[in-house]
Amino acid sequence: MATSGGFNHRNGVSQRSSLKPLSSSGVRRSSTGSMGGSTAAAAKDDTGVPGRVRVAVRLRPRNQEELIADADFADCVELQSELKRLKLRKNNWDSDTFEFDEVLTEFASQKRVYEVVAKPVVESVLDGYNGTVMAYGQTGTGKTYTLGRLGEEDTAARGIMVRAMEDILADISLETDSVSVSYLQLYMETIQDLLDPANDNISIVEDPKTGDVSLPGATIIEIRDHMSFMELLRLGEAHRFAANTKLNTESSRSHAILMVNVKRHVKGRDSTLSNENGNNSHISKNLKAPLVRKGKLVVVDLAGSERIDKSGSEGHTLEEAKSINLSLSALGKCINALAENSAHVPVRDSKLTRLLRDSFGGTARTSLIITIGPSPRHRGETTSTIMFGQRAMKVENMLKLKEEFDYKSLSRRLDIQLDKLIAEHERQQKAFKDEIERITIEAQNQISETERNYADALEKERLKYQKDYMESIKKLEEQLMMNQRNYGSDKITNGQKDNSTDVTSNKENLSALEEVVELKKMLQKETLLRKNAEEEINNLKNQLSQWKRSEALGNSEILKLRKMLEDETHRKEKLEEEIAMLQSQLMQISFEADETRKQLDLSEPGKILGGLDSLMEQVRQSQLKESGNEEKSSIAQLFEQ
Ligand SMILES: Nc1ncnc2c1ncn2[C@@H]1O[C@H](COP(=O)(O)OP(=O)(O)OP(=O)(O)O)[C@@H](O)[C@H]1O
Repeated sequence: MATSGGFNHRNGVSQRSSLKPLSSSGVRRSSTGSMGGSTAAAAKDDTGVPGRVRVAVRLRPRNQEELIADADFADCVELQSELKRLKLRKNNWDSDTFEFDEVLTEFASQKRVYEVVAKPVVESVLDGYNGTVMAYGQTGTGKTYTLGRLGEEDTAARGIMVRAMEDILADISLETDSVSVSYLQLYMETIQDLLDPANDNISIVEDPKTGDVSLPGATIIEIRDHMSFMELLRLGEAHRFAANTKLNTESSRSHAILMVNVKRHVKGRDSTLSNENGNNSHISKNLKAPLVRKGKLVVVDLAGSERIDKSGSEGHTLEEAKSINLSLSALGKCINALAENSAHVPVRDSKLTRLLRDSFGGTARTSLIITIGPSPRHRGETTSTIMFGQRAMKVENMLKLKEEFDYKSLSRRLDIQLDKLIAEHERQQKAFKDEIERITIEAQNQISETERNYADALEKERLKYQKDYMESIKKLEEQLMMNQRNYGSDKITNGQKDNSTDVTSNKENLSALEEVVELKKMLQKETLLRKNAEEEINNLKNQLSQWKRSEALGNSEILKLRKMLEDETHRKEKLEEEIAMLQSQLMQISFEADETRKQLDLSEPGKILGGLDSLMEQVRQSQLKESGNEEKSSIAQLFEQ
């Protein structure tokens, strides 16, 4: 229900919309047989579209008890469904006639009831509007039957809740959209979580500017398939409190409220800013927030609307009945005030009216189904139900598209991109360091291997020449000794021997001389070999110094690369600072956008959205240009290295 501020648009005559189709998937499905309302399409302008509360009446067939007890009496109502009229019999010859948006006889199937009462609302929710489907009527007239039947044994018996979720799940894309559900009951002015009964004091939070009502304390379950939704409904039903009354042993004494939030991503409405290289992983890829539509479907199964005296309530049940009556009469008062365009709508009189503030006189598309029984014994309740429905038909809502930029998701996306970039940068940095280390180790290994080889070869050569030299010296010494010995003995025996022995001696001397010559030759050869070895050593020395030079060169190269790496790290830090600044600016703009939107919500919203968009765009463009160029050149340089 709208506060006085919310009434400004209500007075306009309900009109068929000249509205554009809003479904992201194209033109909205037709809603054949719907209760005469415009299809879910609505104008994008922020003032909203008039949308009167649609009211259908459904007659329950006679039950066993009525078949017997009322056997001799005619039904208290007569339905003319083609004319959408209901005749309420005053007596045998007189009746009052009422018109409704839809008149559903006792033979109307659950499918038809869903299609005319709820389907248009569900379609609006899928298009980004709030929607309400509510059942009002005396206990036992079929409210829960209409809304909450699970139809497990007979699918034709499925109620509005099950069918609505089937349509929602069939229409959304699980990749981009989401559906979440809360299930609550309002019992004696206390809101209890039907998905977590221990949570039984949930408070209502109202946004005074937008009129949005939320229950932050309630359990919210994300729905991804129909089975999980059925589980959830079963669980909720099991927890729903039911107290017996004299009228009906299975009477629901609480109001059950199912809230379905549908968040849809609007395709093609978030432009991307790619850099010139078309590098998709780049930070500047997506700086425009995605556009989302957030429709909320509220299905309300009210407690029975019978009078206290008739329900025969006593003690605690009397208190309970009073409390139910309080919320229902508060609802009735609000609807009266809205129907009469009253300046004051007593929304705050009960929790029920606070919860339904957006459904009557607010921004939601609302469909009310009033359920009645045929028995003439309950004519009073049936009359008051019909009057409630008639007044509700006069309530005019102003449907508003719940469309907004999803700055949270933009921020999440930027965070992910930033994380990816940082990880990529770190990976590259590590690969670079590893490569430098590998080259350094390889060079060091080569140097030490060459040094080892050189030292081995040197040692081998040294040992070989030392050995050869020692052997040659030894030979020479032996030869010299032998010669000296021969020469001495020659001198001693010289006098004793005759001239003939002189010849022999001369011969021996000759061979000794030859040997000396031979030895000299050997010495020369050895000297030559030694010279060669020294040359070899010199060669190896040269090679070693060359290796050392190239090692020094390599080291200076590594130093240069390290310096460049440091520069890159420095640039990366600068970039991260800029991105953080960019994010904070975005958040600031988001905040200001929200503020501005809220402040100017009722004035010139079309202009504001455009203004905000272009402001965002300017800030992004200028930020991106600077950071994008610098970043690109640094990344390119990094890849080059
Ligand atoms: N259209 C219908 N066709 C056949 N049976 C129906 C129909 N509507 C209601 N019933 C039956 O009437 C009984 C009462 O219905 P239901 O519990 O839905 O009433 P209710 O209005 O929700 O009552 P309460 O206010 O106590 O919750 C149930 O047994 C249900 O199966």
